[in-house]
Amino acid sequence: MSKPRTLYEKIWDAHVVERRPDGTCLIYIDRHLIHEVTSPQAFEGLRLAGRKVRRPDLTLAVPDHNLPTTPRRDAQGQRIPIADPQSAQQLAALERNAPEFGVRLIGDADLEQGIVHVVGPEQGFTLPGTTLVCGDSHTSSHGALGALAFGIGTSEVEHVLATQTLLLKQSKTMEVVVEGELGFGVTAKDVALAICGRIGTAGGTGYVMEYRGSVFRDMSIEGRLTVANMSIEAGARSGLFAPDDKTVAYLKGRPLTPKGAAWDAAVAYWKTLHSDEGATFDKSIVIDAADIVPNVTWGTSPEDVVPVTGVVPDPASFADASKRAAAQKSLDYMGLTAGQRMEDVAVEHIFIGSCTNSRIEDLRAAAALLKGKHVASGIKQALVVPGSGLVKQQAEAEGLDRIFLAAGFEWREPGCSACLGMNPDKVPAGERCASTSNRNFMGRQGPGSRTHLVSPAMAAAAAITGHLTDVRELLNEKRGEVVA
Ligand SMILES: CC(C)[C@H](C(=O)O)[C@@H](O)C(=O)O
Ligand code: SF4
Repeated sequence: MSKPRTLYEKIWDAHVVERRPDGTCLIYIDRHLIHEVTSPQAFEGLRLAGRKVRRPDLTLAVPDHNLPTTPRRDAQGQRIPIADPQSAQQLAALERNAPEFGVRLIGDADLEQGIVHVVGPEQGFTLPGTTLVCGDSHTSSHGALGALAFGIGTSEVEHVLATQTLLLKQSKTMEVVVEGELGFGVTAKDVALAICGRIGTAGGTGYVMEYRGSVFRDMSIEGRLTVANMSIEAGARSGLFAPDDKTVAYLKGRPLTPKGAAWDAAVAYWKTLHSDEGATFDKSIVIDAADIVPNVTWGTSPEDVVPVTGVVPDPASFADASKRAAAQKSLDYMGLTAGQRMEDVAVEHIFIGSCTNSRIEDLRAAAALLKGKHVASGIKQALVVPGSGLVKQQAEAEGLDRIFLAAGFEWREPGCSACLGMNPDKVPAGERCASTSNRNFMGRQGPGSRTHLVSPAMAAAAAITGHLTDVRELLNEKRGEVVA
């Protein structure tokens, strides 16, 4: 009998091209996603070296970060110019490089366009057991489908374009086990935030995580995408879910999945992709589902998590001196005081979107609360930005756009939007946003912006009340309305 292996070890072993004496391995890369921010220099490097893209058929280009989320074409179908010169340049570079190197480009006005991490799974480009890379830290998202997926830097993007391989050191393995059942009003995002809060942003450094236990088995693929997305916020290289029947059902019939006999063979292979009985992990984190509640962040790191029913922590309560200093700095930046109730924190902006939470289930969860309601008077801007044109189309077919618009939200074109200040969607300095994205760093949503990370339902709840709100109260009210 061969040694029991974890899922990570199985995928790793299947992709080793060469093992070097110092332990580094040359790894074959099955899939490469590229966007406009981290690819221009990589293509330029190829051009200067007179090299080609080795496997253009395994490479897919989609612009997402720099695009405005307002309409991109006028009534005549002409492009509406992008005001920011750098954004316009990066988009133009992608539009020039992709055809020149024979790479398929999903254009800025195509129905399939969206955030690269929403598009990959949706198109069936992301497949279980593959190695998938992108010049983007949230590439970990694709682990939801059982792909070993991670972000790479621009020089590595060039290396993968040229060779379809990467030199890597094997990571350590960590299992994150959540057993039990999630409570009323608790979502995948709350689980992801709970993990960040529990292990901290450095807790996963050097590890690839595997999400195990009943909560993750019961979780939808969309929920798994949210959790895998935030693996990187817990410091991990990547996060994996073993593919199961849900994964197969999710992928079946998608445009880029294998078809016919190749599909059957693929599914048979995917069934072998799980950690073996008796496989050991270098580290194990166990969380009881019953301990997870609707969460919010109070600070400027994704590990700064408290229950929405909690209070802003006192910096003095941190044992570590550097954490104490960081907490005080965060509170100053965030304009909060120790002991303040999170539910008393008023917000002026709501952002529902990003590769963490912009899929159809996310929009449904928010719309369910917003139906028949209106954003509070103190809300200056509320944005819903679907993760892709296909998500947008599906939402419109379900009438969700009308619910959002009637509630006072803006219904936008797909892209990264207010997740980060690389496009016109920004939160002004000193103003506060309840955001479904994954990073609350200083200046993340624009210089001086203040971000509170929440689930889509919690963002909707904050929109209705104008302050951070325990979504369970509104859900209970809704239950009452249904009964009455
Ligand atoms: C711009 C890009 C390189 C960056 C990343 O790597 O993640 C962005 O997507 C982010 O979320 O901060
Ligand atoms: S949505 Fe945000 S986190 Fe995701 S790729 Fe875009 S900028 Fe990065």
